[in-house]
Amino acid sequence: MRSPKDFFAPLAVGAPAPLTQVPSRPSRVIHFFDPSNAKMAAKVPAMVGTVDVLLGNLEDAVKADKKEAARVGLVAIAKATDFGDSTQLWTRVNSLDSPWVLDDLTTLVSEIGDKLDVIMVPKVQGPEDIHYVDRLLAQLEAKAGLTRPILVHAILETARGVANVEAIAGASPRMQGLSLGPADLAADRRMKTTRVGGGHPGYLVRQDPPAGVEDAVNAPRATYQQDLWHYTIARMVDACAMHGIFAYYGPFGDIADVVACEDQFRNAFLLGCVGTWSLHPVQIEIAKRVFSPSAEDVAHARRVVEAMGDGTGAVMLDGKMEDDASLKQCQVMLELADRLAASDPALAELYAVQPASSDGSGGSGGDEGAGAGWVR
Ligand SMILES: CC(=O)SCCNC(=O)CCNC(=O)[C@H](O)C(C)(C)COP(=O)(O)OP(=O)(O)OC[C@H]1O[C@@H](n2cnc3c(N)ncnc32)[C@H](O)[C@@H]1OP(=O)(O)O
Ligand SMILES: CC(=O)C(=O)O
Ligand SMILES: [Mg+2]
Repeated sequence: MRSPKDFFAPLAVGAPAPLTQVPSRPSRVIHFFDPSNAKMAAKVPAMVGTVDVLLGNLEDAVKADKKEAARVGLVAIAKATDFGDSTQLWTRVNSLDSPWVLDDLTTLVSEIGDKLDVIMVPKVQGPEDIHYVDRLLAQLEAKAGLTRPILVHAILETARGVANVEAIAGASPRMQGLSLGPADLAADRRMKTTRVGGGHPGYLVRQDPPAGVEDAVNAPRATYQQDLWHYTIARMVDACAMHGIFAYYGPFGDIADVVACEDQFRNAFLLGCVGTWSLHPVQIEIAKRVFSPSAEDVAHARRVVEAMGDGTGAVMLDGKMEDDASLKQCQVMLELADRLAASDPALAELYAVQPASSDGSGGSGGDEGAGAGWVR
């Protein structure tokens, strides 16, 4: 067992010091691209500034005979692209038992480690997987002379990973967040679905039989589709909140069903996730919209804060009781709105917040904690 005192010491001589807090930069949408797909890769530079995260995917969905081309392609894109302040560069490396992951990590850290913000590790089973990556990254960072640690994001896509979710979330100060991996998780759990995320019409509850009707069991009754992912997302959100890291929905594979996609994303947002993945350009605006508080929610939260005065006691607003606890929820909403508005002028306008600095350049750039530099 590591002593808490050792937790924030570098794991290799010369490696950068671990962060004591995960940067809270906007990450509503993590947009996946395949760096071995020339047509897709060519679109990446123009997407800078339109998504919070561009993720060069090296794992599933990249053909086995394109794994090296994907790695080389990602290095080339990273070197040639200026990602600015509003878009991060992430990657998803191959799984830790694959023949590619060692070369993925050594190549990416040594070639583009200064540009990579987060490495997503798939199929994480327990804290031991994070410990392995943690030490290896420290060695590679030291060798590459990096001054800032690369963070780690784990995908929950095995039953064992879900069972160990709290230990994974707390395994290293490098841990940035967790995503749901519904496709592999469904297979590992032997769920009888064949989809990538989303609901299933067979997973439902049915209204009770009507009273006083002949053959009531077979009478027409409403059915309500249930959320297959509620349990896992809720566990993931609690584990992340407990360890000060961030939770994300993951992929929604039915690209054409933009309505159900939005519903699934919103469920995750309401439960505490900060973002999701987009697999196709059509999902980008959905994710950005859903994971940004609405103007109405922000306006309501401000009214509650104002009505609550010093923040204690109870008041009535629109027929509802508000107290210290509902105030805290409103503060969560407002902190998120401030943070997003600081790097998104359209949201700043929507929420009608003003930059605090006189030259109009205020805002934190999203990296220095909630609401820095902004006034309501
Ligand atoms: C379970 C998991 O692991 S999920 C994560 C792994 N999966 C992925 O990363 C999938 C990423 N996405 C994709 O591979 C593709 O979007 C697909 C296969 C789903 C659909 O691709 P297509 O059939 O080409 O979609 P479509 O024809 O609608 O594309 C429209 C345009 O958007 C482009 N495009 C599609 N997806 C992307 C993307 N992720 N990023 C950038 N551009 C894209 C296409 O190149 C096409 O460009 P064009 O208009 O110049 O021809
Ligand atoms: C996200 C992912 O990798 C999965 O659903 O399997
Ligand atoms: Mg997977």
